[in-house]
Amino acid sequence: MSLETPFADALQRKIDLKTKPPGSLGRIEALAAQIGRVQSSLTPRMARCQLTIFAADHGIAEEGVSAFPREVTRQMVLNFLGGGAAANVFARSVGVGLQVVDAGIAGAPMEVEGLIDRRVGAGTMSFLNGPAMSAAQCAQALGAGRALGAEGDWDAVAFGEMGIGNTATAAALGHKLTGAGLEQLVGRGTGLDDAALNHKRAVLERATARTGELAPAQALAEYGGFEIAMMAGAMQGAAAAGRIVIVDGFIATAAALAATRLEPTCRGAMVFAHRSQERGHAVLLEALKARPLLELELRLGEGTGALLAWPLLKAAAAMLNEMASFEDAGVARQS
Ligand SMILES: O=C(O)c1ccc[n+]([C@@H]2O[C@H](COP(=O)([O-])O)[C@@H](O)[C@H]2O)c1
Ligand SMILES: Cc1cc2nc[nH]c2cc1C
Repeated sequence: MSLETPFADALQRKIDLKTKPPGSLGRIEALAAQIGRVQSSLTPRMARCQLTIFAADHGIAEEGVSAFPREVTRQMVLNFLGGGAAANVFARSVGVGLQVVDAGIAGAPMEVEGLIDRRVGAGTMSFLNGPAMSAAQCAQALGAGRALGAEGDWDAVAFGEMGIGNTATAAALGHKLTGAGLEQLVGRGTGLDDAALNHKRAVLERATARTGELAPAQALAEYGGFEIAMMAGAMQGAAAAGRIVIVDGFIATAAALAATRLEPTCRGAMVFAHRSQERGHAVLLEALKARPLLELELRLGEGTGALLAWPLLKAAAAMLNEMASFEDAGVARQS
């Protein structure tokens, strides 16, 4: 007897009746089944996708944990708005729209056309000696994200981020959420050398030692970032609205983990686009029992990996919708 629900069974039957040896489209078959389940449809639509990039700054960046200066967050936001970043180029090449959200960039509000203002503050506090944000700020970021995630009429939404220092944040958050050791989670981010990597690890050892075990919402407030919390909320909002959520790299996966720990049902909508080169991504993926689709040695963020996975989602839905069955095509089945 099948342990699947009747609907999941019907989806699987439809996939198995296509003109191919059963299982021969490998993970594209599982992807098609997931898309069908998320949309509760045997003929799901996978035509419209939008990327949202959440940008914010991190107090912990003051501790010398990134290879780049903090101003780069703001400068890259201007680059996104000007259309010149990798995310813009990939988005155009795969037919995906892109929007940029200020979740909490350091300094004064940017007041540039096209930037969506959901600022929770001018960057988080350093979490070395105290919490990154208050519980109220964390709830504000999650709530703003949930609303953004539920907007529009998308079949899938991709989420990316920009925030100098946020690999340190994601590592600390991942450590508190999974209990995995920092040595497995701390990586080179934008390109730290060995000495700087050791310093980053030492900073994070000190920062994470000041608290014990934390509930997910506490961990997010103590060690999170505004873009990470907002992205977690957006993942929850999009999942609740029946959309596929395409998760990008290390930082986006930390947000997905926080979202899932806070609201386990959102896990079913998530597609993990790629395994980043950042040390620690594999650990977070494992904690989510997630197998990413691609392995391209990316470590950029911005949603670049999520964009590259979008054509695979379209192909999976097209397989379900357009491929002939054995009966349609008059092809003999397995003897
Ligand atoms: O997505 C990833 O896996 C990823 C891995 C390493 C770095 N990044 C990007 O680089 C920035 C964070 O790096 P860092 O060294 O400043 O912590 C941030 O803007 C991320 O988008 C992103
Ligand atoms: C130039 C640059 C671009 C980025 N995009 C995402 N993170 C980034 C970090 C840097 C440093």
